[in-house]
This record gives sequence, C-alpha cells and structure tokens, in this order.
Amino acid sequence: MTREMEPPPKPTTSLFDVYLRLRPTFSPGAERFLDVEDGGRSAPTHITIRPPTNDHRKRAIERFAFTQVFEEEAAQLDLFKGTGLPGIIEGVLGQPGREGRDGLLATLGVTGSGKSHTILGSKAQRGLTQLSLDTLYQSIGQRITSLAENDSTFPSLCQADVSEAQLFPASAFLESLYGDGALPDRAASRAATPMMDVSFMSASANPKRYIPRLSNLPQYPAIEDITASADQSAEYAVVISMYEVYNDRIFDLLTASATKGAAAKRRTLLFKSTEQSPDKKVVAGLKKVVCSSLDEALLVLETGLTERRVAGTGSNAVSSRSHGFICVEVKKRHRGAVLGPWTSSSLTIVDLAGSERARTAKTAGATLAEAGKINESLMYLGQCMQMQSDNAENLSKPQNVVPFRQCKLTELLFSNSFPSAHHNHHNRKPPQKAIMIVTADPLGDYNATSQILRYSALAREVTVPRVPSVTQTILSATAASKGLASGRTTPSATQEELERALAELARLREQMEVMQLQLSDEISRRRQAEASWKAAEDRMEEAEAEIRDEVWEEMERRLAEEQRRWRAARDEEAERNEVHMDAKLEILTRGIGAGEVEVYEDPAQTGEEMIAELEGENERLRLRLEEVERERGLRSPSKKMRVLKTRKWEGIEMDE
Ligand SMILES: Nc1ncnc2c1ncn2[C@@H]1O[C@H](COP(=O)(O)OP(=O)(O)OP(=O)(O)O)[C@@H](O)[C@H]1O
Repeated sequence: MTREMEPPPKPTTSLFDVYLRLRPTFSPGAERFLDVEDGGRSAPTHITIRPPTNDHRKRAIERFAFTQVFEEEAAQLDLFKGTGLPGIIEGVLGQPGREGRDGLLATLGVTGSGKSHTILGSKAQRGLTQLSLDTLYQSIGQRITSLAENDSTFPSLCQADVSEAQLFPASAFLESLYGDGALPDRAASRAATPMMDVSFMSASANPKRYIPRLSNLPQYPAIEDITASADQSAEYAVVISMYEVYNDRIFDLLTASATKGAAAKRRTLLFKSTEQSPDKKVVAGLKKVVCSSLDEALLVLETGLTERRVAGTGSNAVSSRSHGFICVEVKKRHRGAVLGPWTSSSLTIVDLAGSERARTAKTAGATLAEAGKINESLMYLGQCMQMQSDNAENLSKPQNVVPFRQCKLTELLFSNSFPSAHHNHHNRKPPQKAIMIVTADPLGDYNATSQILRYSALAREVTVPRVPSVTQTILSATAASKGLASGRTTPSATQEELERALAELARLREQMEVMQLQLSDEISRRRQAEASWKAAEDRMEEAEAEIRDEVWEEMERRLAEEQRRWRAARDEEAERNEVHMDAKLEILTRGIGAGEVEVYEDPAQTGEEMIAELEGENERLRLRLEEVERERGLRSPSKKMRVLKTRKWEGIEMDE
C-alpha cells in the first residue's frame, strides 16, 4: 500500500469535487478492467482497476477515490442532481443583496469516453449545459430584464462589462446570422430591440449554413421539479459567450469565421487584465450575447458548437480537438426606484479535449503536434489536480502552491479559484465552486484511462497484484510434495524452517514489488516535472524574446516620437525667428521712412515763394556787382566802359 486512503472524500478547500462517470459500453467481448466498490447505503465512491490479463508488466491493482462514482445506468438527470449543479446555479444567482459565486463544471476523459455526451447531450437527450440553462431561466423567471422595456438597459449592460467585449441582444445576433428562419417567436421584443450595427456577421443568412431549429433540439429530460432560489429583490440578465482553447490559443466561437470559409484567419484573444479589470484577468474582446430566454440561449449555444465543429481541424467529426468553454454570465442589479449597479457571476462549462496516446492516435504532422499540445495542457491540469490531492492529504503541512499559470487551460480553469491578492478584503468574492466529471469506459483503453484516473482521483491506493507469484508457486509445490511423499517425510523442523524462509522471501518480494511501483511512480512524476520545467524554460525564452521585441518597438516608437517632437519644435522656433526678423525689418523700414522726411526732404515750396527767393538773390547779386564795379572804376581807366556795358545789359533785361 503506498498511500493511506482517506474516508469518502468531501474536500472543502480543494479546487474541484471530482466525480467519475462510467459510460455504457458497446464493445462486446472486451475485457472489463474497472470495478466499482459497493458503497453500502450511500453512493459508491471507490473503484479498482486491474491491468489486463495479458499485461506483461506485472502492474499493480489500483484503487481510486472520488467524490462520487456514477455507474453506467446513471441518467443525465442523476448526474445533474448528484453533482450538486442546482446548488452551484443558486450560488451564481447570489443570495439576496449579495454578489453571486462563480461556478465551474468541466469534463475530463479519454477520447470517446462520454465527455461531450455528459456535458452537451445527444440528439435524444439534453446534456448538463442545457439542463443548467433551463434551471437558470426557470429560477430567474419574471425577474429577467427586458431589453425592450427600457432603452437604457442594454447600454448599461455594455458599460458594466469589463472585458472589452462587444455585446449584442440575441435577437439582433441570431437574425443577422440566420434571418428569421430559426428564431423563436419574439415579435414583441424584436420590435423594440435596440438598433445596432450587426456588421460582425455580414456574411449573414448564408443559405448553405446549418440553421439550428428549436424543434430539432432534445426536450428530454425535463427539469420542472428543479429550481434554484433567486434574489427576489433583483433583476437579472444572462449574457452568453463561447470560446475554445486550441494549441494554447483562445478563439471566439461566436465570431462567424465558419461562414467565411475554412481558410478564414481567426483572431486570437488574450487572457489579460483590462483597464476596467486591473486585478482580475479576463478573456478580452469576446462577442457576448444577451439572451432573454432559454430558447435564445439554446440557439446561441448551437451556433457556437457549430462554429467549434466547422472551424476546427476538420478531422474532429468524432473527437473534439480543442477545449471548449461556454461562459454563462449572470448579471444582477437591485430593482427599485433607484436601480443598483450590475454585478456579475458566471457559470463556466468546459468540454476538455480528449487525451490521446500519440502512439495509438494514427496522426501525423500538425495533428500530432496538436495532440501533443492537448496532452501537454492536460498534463499541466494533472499536475494541478495532483497538487490538490497532495494538499488534501497533508492538511497539517504547509500547502503547495498549485502551478496553474503554466498554460492557458489551467489559467482559465483556476484563476478564479485563487482570487487576486490585490483585491481588498471587502470586495473579495468567494472562490469559485468547481466540479470535474471524469468519464471512463470500463472496457476501453486501460493505459489511457488509468493515466487520467491517476491524476484526477482525490486519493489513490496501490496493491500488489494477487496473481500467483513465484513464491506462491514454490509454496504450493512444497505443500504438494509434502502430501505426495508418503513414507519419506522430511523432518518437521526443517520443513517449518523452509516454510518460514519461503514466507520471508514472499514478504520481501512483495515489498520489493511495492517499492518498484513507487519507483516507477516517482520516475514518471520526475519526467513530468522535467517536461514542465523544459516547457517553462521555453515559455520563458519566448516571453523574453517577446518582451525584447516589445521593448525595442517601444524604444523605436518613442525615438520616432521624440524626433517628431524635436523637429516640430525646431520648425516652430525657425518660424518664430522668421516672424521676429520680419517684425524687426518692418520696424526698421518704418524707422528709416520717418528719418527721410525729417532729414533729407525740403519742405515743399510754392511757385511765388521760389520767384521771390530768386528775385531776392538776383537783387543781392546785382548789388554786389555794382559794388564791385564801383570799386574797380575808382582804380582803372576802363571803368566807364564797363559801367556802359552794365547799363546796356540792364536795358536789354528791362526790355525783355
Ligand atoms: N452515458 C452514455 N450513455 C449513452 N451513450 C453514451 C454515453 N456516454 C457516451 N456515449 C456515446 O459514446 C460516444 C462517444 O461519446 P462522446 O462523443 O461524448 O465522447 P467524448 O469523450 O466527448 O469524445 P471526444 O473527446 O472525442 O470528443 C457517443 O456516440 C455518445 O453518444
């Protein structure tokens, strides 16, 4: 025995309650390797698996404990009630005046073990998703908000969303996709549906597109007798979004890439904190549809499921190659004279991809890589669950940190189980309530099933196979020889000693076998740890390269911006200088103009003034001349002559 078995486990602090569901088998003649232990008056909780008889590796018989085991004959409704889903829905609806608690339901199992059947149902039966939606709408009843009644309801819902999502009323969403064909009769609400841009599905009403019809959807089982109590003082809105995680990337399932052909490039969404949600990571940028009735919700669900089938690899007619997420957000606000703010809790339903052994899956190339990614994410999930069961077994010891940030899948599944440490105490929501349903075919693939059971079970116990061992063979041979050899009996002391020695040998051999099992267990755990170490290193390198690129881009952007800023400043400075120079020049020019008037220009003279001035000058000159003549006449003989000449000149002048 390697581990002490806990009494029927009902973990309260663990990440998940884990249920096992066995599927009815359709392989006549196959060997059954799994047995359910009778639980007495309560439901069974333990199973045993034994290796096939042709197993040459002499592996141990293993015993596993679950919260509850559902056997082959369990119906969908048994699962719905037995796993406590109505209680989880009640938690999501929230107590009066209180915010609801998030819920999570996931299925895990080998390909073909019945995960999709459990969660989504079949043509004839509804799955846990449809049953949950039915219970939800039935419980909300008349308290569902009407988008038609109040014009401000839809915008207020959009405003309250913190995930950068685009919200659409279901009527607009479905009508843009299918036209009127598949829609439930919503004449009243359609008339008043807020008008909006529905170009997101402009390839609408493609006649070849599969149109879901409510009449084709299963009605069985009915859940009339099940309701969860809702907050009587509140009004509710139900918002549905769907996405899948494929190769560790997130894709929206309500974006109609399927209408645009298989080659259409799908946009990857990020799981991140947003401006409005700095403390909690959310899938950002999803399309979300506000569904006012169960019919609308079922049609939106069918739309997303079709997208998942069509947009996948094409090889998944039978097997889901991605982890599918259905997110039902329940928004609630106080209804009264003053409407309260919307609060939000969600029920997330996850259909995990089937794990496959690369050896048995006849796949190659991309599909093999994809199988690798699926197995890798399931391995990380296994590590988280393993940690959960280790923690549950060692409650007195310091609890291990669950390594849920290793891949998108575990981050999406567990981040609400560990609310951010930044949340203040008053705002802190209780951690989500989560259920894992492990599905198994008791006549299916022993290796793949035992691998999943090993990491998903809440407790495990290993015993050595009770097949005839070498020791037993020797012992029985000894006993036989004792009976046969009549008359020649071995001395009894020797016989007893031999038997004691053989018994000791048998004990040691058993111990050795247990230790061998423990060793192989440890080896496989070490290999897993090494693989995740290596993957973490790769991711670190990738992240480092991404950060380096980002930093480089940021630096270039800032440099360019700085250059732009610098150039703009320089141009501005140059312009300012030019204006300054112009202004100076103008002042100078004006200054120079004013100087000419004062310094160089004579005051303007009239004609008379000029004549008067000239006559005065003339007079002055004549007087000067006479004076000079007089002086000369007194001194020379030609004086007379010159006087005469002057008189003659005066005479002419006077005649003129
Ligand atoms: N409990 C059940 N009762 C009746 N039929 C079942 C049950 N479980 C599974 N099946 C049938 O078995 C087949 C495989 O089941 P299902 O598709 O749900 O497997 P899966 O685990 O989702 O596989 P994959 O991972 O490949 O998607 C289906 O035809 C389904 O109807």
